[in-house]
Amino acid sequence: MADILIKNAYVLTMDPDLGDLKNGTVVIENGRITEIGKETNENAETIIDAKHSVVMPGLVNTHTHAATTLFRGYADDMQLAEWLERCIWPAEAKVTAEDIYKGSLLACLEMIKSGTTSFADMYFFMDETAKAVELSGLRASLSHGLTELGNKEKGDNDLKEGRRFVRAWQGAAEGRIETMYGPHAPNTCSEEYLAKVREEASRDGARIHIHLLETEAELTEVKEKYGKCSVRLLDDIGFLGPHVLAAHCVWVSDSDMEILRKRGVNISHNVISNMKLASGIAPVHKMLEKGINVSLGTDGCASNNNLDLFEEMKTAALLHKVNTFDPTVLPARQVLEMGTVKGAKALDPETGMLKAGKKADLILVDMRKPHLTPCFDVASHLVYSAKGSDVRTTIVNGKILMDDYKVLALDEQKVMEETQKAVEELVSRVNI
Ligand SMILES: CSC[C@H]1O[C@@H](n2cnc3c(O)ncnc32)[C@H](O)[C@@H]1O
Ligand SMILES: [Zn+2]
Repeated sequence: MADILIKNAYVLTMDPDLGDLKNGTVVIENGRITEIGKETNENAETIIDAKHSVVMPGLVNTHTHAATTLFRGYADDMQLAEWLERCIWPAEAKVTAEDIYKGSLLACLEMIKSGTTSFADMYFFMDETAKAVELSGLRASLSHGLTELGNKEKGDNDLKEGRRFVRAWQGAAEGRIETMYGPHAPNTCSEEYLAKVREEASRDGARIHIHLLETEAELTEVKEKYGKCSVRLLDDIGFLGPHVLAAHCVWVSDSDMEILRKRGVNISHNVISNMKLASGIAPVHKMLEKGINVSLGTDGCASNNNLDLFEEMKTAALLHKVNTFDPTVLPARQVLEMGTVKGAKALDPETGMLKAGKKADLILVDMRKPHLTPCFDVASHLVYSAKGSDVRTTIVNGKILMDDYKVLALDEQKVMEETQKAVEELVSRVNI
């Protein structure tokens, strides 16, 4: 007998061969999708009647700093450098491992509730984030952030911790955790340091998560220091490849895009964070046209201020239209691909699509809502009208994490209360 049978659903498979299925069924066994189609004779331990719901692949958040839920709304309306140096970094210096656990758990709760089934994270005290991921049931690609900032000792210590973390957690939580190396950015890590990270990562068979050309300031600083921009710098040291996940890429030139395409680098577009910090507008439509894999990320709650990928999809679709004066740019289906299949290509290609054999990471979106009525086109609704709060059921690795709006793995009230308490204590230490 199968574990889960979902029936009577509108199934948005994101599989180009299968397309959408009206009145479709999805069968799940041992963490994988075993059958998908119109009808099935299968019986199952759990049967979900998905009438009035859309079943789709879970959303993939390819760049965040989960524990920064602690700083949601703490420092708004500032430039990136000032925001980091005056507010975020001093506050982060006072944060404890326990705070990170609570902040990460809150992030996991928020993601489960808004339909995100996997995410890529870069932060510190990452054992705590890994423990939160393990408990919550989500899937994640985690990295300890590595920052040198002209301090060799700090760089070496960070790398040592990054290496320990990569080796300690790779494949943990029934294979739901992947570990990565996380050099912060080309303007906070030196060329030699980045080369060392590249070497360590390939030795461990680990992938790399990095911020890249988020601001014009990075472009200028790196050009002044090395006589070339960040992308060329990374390429010259053999850093780039399909194992690299680069967040932002706002200030990339045409020739940078050519390098990123040639090397098969995965890009995470963080449209709301880029808008909020006024970093600029990434040339997403050009990257997509070139065939570069561009997915979506929220960045941390300190610069977003939430983890709702439905908001991210809508904002991306709208911003690139007005920026190009072309309403045909980034249509709904393409944006859904960025939020699912393309994100999965960056983190785990065995997810992101509803197809027999894929890992069972999927969500049910409740379409019985005033703002989703009437429904001419499901894809349009998911991008332009739906919200994270319309997600009623979230399944990861074949396990139900939220069942009809009820989160099973976590005690919602307790997670919120404990984070609130931790932040109140943190405030008294930092003088926020
Ligand atoms: C070394 S851990 C990650 C580090 O990055 C900071 N951070 C959060 N958001 C951004 C962003 O948009 N650009 C650059 N750095 C960012 C985070 O607070 C940690 O200090
Ligand atoms: Zn970031």
